[in-house]
Amino acid sequence: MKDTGESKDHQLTVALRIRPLSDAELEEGATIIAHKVDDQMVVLMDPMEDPDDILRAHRSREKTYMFDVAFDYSATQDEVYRSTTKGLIEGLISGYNATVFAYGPTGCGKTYTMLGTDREPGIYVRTLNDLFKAIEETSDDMQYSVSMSYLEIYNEMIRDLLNPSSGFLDLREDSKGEIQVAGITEVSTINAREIMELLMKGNKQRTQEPTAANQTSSRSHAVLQVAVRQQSRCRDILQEVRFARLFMIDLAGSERASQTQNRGQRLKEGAHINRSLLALGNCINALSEKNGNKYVNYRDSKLTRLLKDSLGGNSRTMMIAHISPASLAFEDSRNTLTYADRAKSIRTRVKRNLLNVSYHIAQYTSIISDLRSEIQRLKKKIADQASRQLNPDRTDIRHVQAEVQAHSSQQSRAEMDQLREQLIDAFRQQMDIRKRLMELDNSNMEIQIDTSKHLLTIADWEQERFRRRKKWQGERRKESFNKDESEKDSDSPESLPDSTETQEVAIARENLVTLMAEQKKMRKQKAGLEQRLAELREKARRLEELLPRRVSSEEQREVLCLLCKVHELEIENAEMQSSALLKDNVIRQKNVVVQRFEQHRHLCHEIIQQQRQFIDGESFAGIRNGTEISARDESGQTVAVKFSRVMQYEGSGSLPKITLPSRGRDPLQEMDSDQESVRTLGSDNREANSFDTFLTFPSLCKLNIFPCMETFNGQKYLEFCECENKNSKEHSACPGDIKRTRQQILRGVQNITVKAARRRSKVLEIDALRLPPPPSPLDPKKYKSNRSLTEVPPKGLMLRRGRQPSPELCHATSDDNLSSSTGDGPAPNGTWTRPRNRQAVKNPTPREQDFEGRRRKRRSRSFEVTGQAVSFYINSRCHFLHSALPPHQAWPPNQATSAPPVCHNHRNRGSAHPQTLKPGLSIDCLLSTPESALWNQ
Ligand SMILES: Nc1ncnc2c1ncn2[C@@H]1O[C@H](COP(=O)(O)OP(=O)(O)OP(=O)(O)O)[C@@H](O)[C@H]1O
Repeated sequence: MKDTGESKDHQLTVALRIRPLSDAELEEGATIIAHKVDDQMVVLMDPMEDPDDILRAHRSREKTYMFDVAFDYSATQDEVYRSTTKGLIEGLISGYNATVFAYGPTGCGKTYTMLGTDREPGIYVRTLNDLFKAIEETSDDMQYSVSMSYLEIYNEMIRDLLNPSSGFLDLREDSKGEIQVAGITEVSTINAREIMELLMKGNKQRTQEPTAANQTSSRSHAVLQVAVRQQSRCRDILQEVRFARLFMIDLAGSERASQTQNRGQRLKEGAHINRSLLALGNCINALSEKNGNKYVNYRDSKLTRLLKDSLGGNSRTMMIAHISPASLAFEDSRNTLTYADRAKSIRTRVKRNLLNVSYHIAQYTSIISDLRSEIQRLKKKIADQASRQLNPDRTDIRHVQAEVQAHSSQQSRAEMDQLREQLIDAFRQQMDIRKRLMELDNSNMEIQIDTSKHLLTIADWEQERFRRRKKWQGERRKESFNKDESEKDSDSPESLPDSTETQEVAIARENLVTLMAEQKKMRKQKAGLEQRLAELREKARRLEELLPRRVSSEEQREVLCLLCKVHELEIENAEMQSSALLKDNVIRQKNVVVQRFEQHRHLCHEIIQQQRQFIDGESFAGIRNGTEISARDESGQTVAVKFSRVMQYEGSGSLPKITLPSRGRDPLQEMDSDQESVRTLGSDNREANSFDTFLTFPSLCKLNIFPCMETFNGQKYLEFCECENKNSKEHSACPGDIKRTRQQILRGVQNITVKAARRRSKVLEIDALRLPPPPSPLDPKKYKSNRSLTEVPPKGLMLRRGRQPSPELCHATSDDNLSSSTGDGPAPNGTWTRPRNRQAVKNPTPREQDFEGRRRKRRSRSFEVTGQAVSFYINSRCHFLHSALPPHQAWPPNQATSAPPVCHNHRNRGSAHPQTLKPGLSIDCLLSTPESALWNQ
């Protein structure tokens, strides 16, 4: 359904009617001062004017006024009607709204003009008569429905004059923005006499009281509303529907309290009347402004709300101003003429109310059935005429019977049609409201999404501010810790970090306020629509109950069922659309969440990148990503530790957390579940002579060896120490204090050396008992039984750790022997030599001298510790140490202990021999501190 009416400007037409002098005025000796000069001009003379008074010669208040039409006492009701209202009827039928209102002081003839008397009916009746005549003339082609309502506005309350018992009614704005009176009685009749009777009856209900100015003064504004709806009888797929409203208003008298001598209730009425007329006057003033920009406040009174369209909207409007010719009413007449004159410049924009209705399937069925019955009727008529010609006597009776039958069926059908129309109308309105509700819901959801976006922006900002403040507080705390008391006192506290909101946050806050207001407004609208929907549902339900009782034929019943079915389907469709919209909105909301996560992910990525850059760059000289560490555990097993993590040193003495998750796993989790990462290749790869264990960082922690950072001469070093705290998580989280770490390192090294000495003593003891010949590498059995200390000892051997050391061992673990203990190791050929104790060996043999020389040489190039000590092979270029190094690339035990330290550079992963450690990256740089401390001891 769409509106196809074109709009054009229309100027408010103003007529002036001067009534005859009343008997009362004559009695009071009033003279006539208002004269009609011609059909448009009126002159109002100044009653105070005296031609002999020279002093007042130039102060005359006499004035002429021009109107569209002017009437005096001689004008008949018919003349007034023809010149003012008759022209509006044609427009009304074409679909233009129209308004006629009578304005003027009390007792000047407004009711006389509008309602008239039985003998001299006024505009109401004449208009309706002509309207019905026009309808009748075109009823062959057009189908009309006319409804009428009559109300009064008394003391700012609306009363139904056709049904006064219904109480006070409310004004409401419908979906098209038109003002409607909720619950008003609408009478559908096209009989002028009936209407006149109704009006007379209604007028008797109108509040009338005698005043000093008028014995039958109307104390209220009476509004007669006629709604005309028409459509072509020839039903088509596309149907043109015209509708128009005609308002005929008899206003209450504009009066001055002094003139009417009102008291009490009358005075109160007068105040209300004046209030609404004042509001009307204000609207007229605003609308008549030349630039037309002035705000028009229609909401000041019910009258102006009702006349909103008539004054400034879509209506052809006629104002009939009334004055008394009496000299006594000069002031009132002058005011009325001034208002009327001003109203002339009001322009309205009239628009034809046309609707193109495209029918849906249920209505097609109805059209077809109508056409079929029309064809049947015409066929029958032809057949009747033919038979009448053959048998004139009998046909007359049949003809009369048929006529009666046709008439009655036509009548019932018309009634049915009307009810059906009402039902369709109710359905259509319901759907309109549903759609609007859907739109409201959708807009509401959009507002919610926007609101959550703005809230997130604000929350981000709050978080950032909180973070900054925390950081600031931390720095302050650190500073105050470092400073002594005197400095503290002298220093003035630094100001808080800038917490001024960004423009984005300010905009977000502003937007939030707007969105809240919008939401509130929507809620209000929604409540109104829901109420209207409930009313319409009730109306439709009543019609649905009523219609089946009126239905006479099966065909009509079927059409009715189809109609209801179509409506149900339409509702289902609307619901589906609504749920689709809902889902759409949910997806949009989730998209916002995904975006947030995406942003978070990017942020994490950036942090990781920064940390990587920091580590790969100049952050510390010693250890880098992919560093390999070879160590022997307390059982004497050599372990190669590789760092697939990089630890960032922030200089605060605390070891940083490992932030880069490997293969999506949390580093701490990895620490816990590092059973996989600790692979003792000794058991799996014995054939390949590899007894090294490759450990990840967590595995190293499990061995109670922890990396600590230390700075010497501006260089950062990584140190490894044994830690008393066996909880690797705790250790990695807070080993911070450098001094403590350093002590731990020293203690760890002492332990290492002591344990190494013990172990060595044990081995020497065993060696002394049975000095086996050097095993041939070709003899695997012998070779296996003479493994170096780096090989995995049998389980039973591990138990020895708990034994008390032998006297020899005690001697071996004495401080004097600490240094020598670190020098012992297997010969390059993989065999273990007899222990060399500097004190015990007085005259070394050449072989022993050779061994001692090698031992010292080796000690200067590498660091080797048994037990829990660690031997490091570091290549700062290594990026990643694979935990499952192939056996042929693993360090053979003999090489690990005798050859210079090597590192597994993964750039050379394919090479058969590991790279020799470059001098600049020697292990000394990492262990120089504990080792030198050891040597100093
Ligand atoms: N043009 C006229 N010709 C003859 N009599 C008239 C004319 N105009 C008004 N009268 C008479 O004047 C009297 C007052 O008229 P009316 O009641 O119509 O005034 P009103 O403006 O409606 O007053 P109120 O505002 O108090 O209702 C009535 O008796 C009416 O018959």
